[in-house]
Amino acid sequence: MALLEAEGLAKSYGETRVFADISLTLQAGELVALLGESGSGKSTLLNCLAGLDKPDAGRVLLQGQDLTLMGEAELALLRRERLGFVFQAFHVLPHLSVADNVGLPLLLQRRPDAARVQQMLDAVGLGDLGARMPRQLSGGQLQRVAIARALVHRPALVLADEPTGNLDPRHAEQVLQLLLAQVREQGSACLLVTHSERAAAHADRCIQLA
Ligand SMILES: Nc1ncnc2c1ncn2[C@@H]1O[C@H](COP(=O)(O)OP(=O)(O)OP(=O)(O)O)[C@@H](O)[C@H]1O
Repeated sequence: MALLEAEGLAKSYGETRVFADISLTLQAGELVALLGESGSGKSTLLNCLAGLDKPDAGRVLLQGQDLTLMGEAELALLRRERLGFVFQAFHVLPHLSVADNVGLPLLLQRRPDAARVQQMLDAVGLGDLGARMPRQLSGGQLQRVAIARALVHRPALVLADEPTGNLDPRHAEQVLQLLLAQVREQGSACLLVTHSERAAAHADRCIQLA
């Protein structure tokens, strides 16, 4: 069984069609790059795959379960346990420390794990900054907080919207290696939206959204 299987996805906003008849499959252990011009619908597709947005047609199977048939409560639980999402705008919570932001997915599952949080902070090069508040971080550091948070609970599926967009080459490489390690070692799958050829070169495959 594929880890993620999307079939015949279509989405419009009013009269404007964003995409129609999109199908894609991600196998466990795979990192796939999603490419496409600005406005081609990459973020919209990610939101549909995450169950954050409902497609107008088609279905999304995560480990065999159809997200498009689920109610909000069921979707929230599924996202909490099996999904890691790196948003373009980070969505780091301003009133929580860096470490508490990273640990949030574990806390929501009632399995807090300070050692795992520290391991993720170290992995993204923020090992000494756990006690800081988000406003005391740079944009690139915030992006790495978002990445650590998306991976801390070892999700089956990682959806990452331009996760290296604000990073210098060294930190971009660090983040890509982290995503690859997650995917390879834990048998998860990652769909990575990127404009960077460098990032796409790390992927097993590329999908182009026309
Ligand atoms: N809530 C919305 N209401 C109306 N139109 C929307 C909405 N969200 C997105 N769109 C439109 O859908 C299209 C696809 O947007 P989307 O954000 O998915 O593109 P993208 O490929 O991720 O772009 P970028 O690379 O710039 O982030 C755009 O034309 C956008 O204006």
